[in-house]
Amino acid sequence: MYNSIKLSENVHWVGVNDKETDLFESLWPLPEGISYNSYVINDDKVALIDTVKINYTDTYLEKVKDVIGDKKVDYLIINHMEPDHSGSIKSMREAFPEMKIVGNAKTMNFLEGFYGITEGTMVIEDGDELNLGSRTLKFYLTPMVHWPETMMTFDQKDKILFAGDAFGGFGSLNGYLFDDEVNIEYFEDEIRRYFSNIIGKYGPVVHKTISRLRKEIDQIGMVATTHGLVWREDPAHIIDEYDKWSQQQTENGVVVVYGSMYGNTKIMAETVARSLSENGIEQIRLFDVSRKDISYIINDIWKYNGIVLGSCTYNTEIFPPMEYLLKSLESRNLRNRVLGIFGSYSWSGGALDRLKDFKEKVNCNLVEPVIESQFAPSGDILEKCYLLGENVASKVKENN
Ligand SMILES: Cc1cc2nc3c(=O)[nH]c(=O)nc-3n(C[C@H](O)[C@H](O)[C@H](O)COP(=O)(O)O)c2cc1C
Repeated sequence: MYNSIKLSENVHWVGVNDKETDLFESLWPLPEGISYNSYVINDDKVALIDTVKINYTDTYLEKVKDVIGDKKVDYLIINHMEPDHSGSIKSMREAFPEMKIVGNAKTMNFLEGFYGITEGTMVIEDGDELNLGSRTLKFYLTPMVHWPETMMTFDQKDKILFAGDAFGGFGSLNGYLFDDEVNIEYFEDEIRRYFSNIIGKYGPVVHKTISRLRKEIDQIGMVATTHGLVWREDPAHIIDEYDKWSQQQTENGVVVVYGSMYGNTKIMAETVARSLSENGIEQIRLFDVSRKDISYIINDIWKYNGIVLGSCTYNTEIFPPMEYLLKSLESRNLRNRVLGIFGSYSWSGGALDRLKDFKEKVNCNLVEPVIESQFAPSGDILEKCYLLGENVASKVKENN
């Protein structure tokens, strides 16, 4: 007996929970695990939506069989080819040799490249439909949310949007599946951490896709993603949240991040943070860039409208962990933030130049003073740090 969960009379969740993988994409920590969601539509014809990571194929196949009994799978619909969802395709093909693998032209390229499969496929185009008996599925091609082949499948009978990675989040499913079974606030951070790190770079495409879905689909009754909760009580909530994040709409608050080896730059950052607090900022996040995983820093940067970055110089350049953060923010096209910067050095300098270069690459509003400290920060330098906190606070409060 394997626990599949019903979304409706004939639609079942047959996903799996992964509490073993430490780093998603070998990059992002998974302290709460992650789920790989797949769904079976058990109509006259049987359709699977996506599969699961290869490590879980056996459990997955048993779950599918448990739902469909002696029936065969007629269609495997591939919304996304990333291996955490496509990893079991080959095994499913072996178990159900007649099964048609359904995807768009780009999907087929990935299917051949990753798994050598070229036969038994069905290529669909944007807007195409597939009848399963009592229901018809409609396909929406959504390229670059967040891979070239990504698409979504809408069940027009039960009004379920199978959205691929869109609207997903980190965190495994601990007995619950639906948004109405949990306290959503608990999940928000892990969902935004997933969005900002995995999907955030493609924000404009996500926004365009959501606008299109809102225009073309009268009623989305449920959002069924490939990671995390299924949204049946309030599907609009996750769509609104994703839309907000995709446009980098933020709340009042400031994320202060410093890179420091011996504490001098840290004192500057703490002075800025104290000033922010004394000047009425209630949401302050202060991070040591060497010690806090970058995915959490990016998550908070996606939440708040202020950001202050300070770094020491290391071998004539900016401190390496800070460089990783700057590159990550540049590649996500960070914009619309109030920005403060400061650097420290002892002989050649280097950190502040890179922070100035960062300012040129992102569309943010630089707040004075820009501060550079040599050796240990003097009283004069710390006064400037306090002033920076004051000025950032007033701009942040102006913003919303
Ligand atoms: C390994 C190492 C390399 C450094 N490289 C440079 C450098 O190339 N140019 C420079 O001006 N200062 C350099 N510094 C000095 C630091 O940037 C400077 O002392 C800074 O104030 C240290 O800040 P912290 O106490 O926050 O770590 C280096 C320091 C260390 C320990």
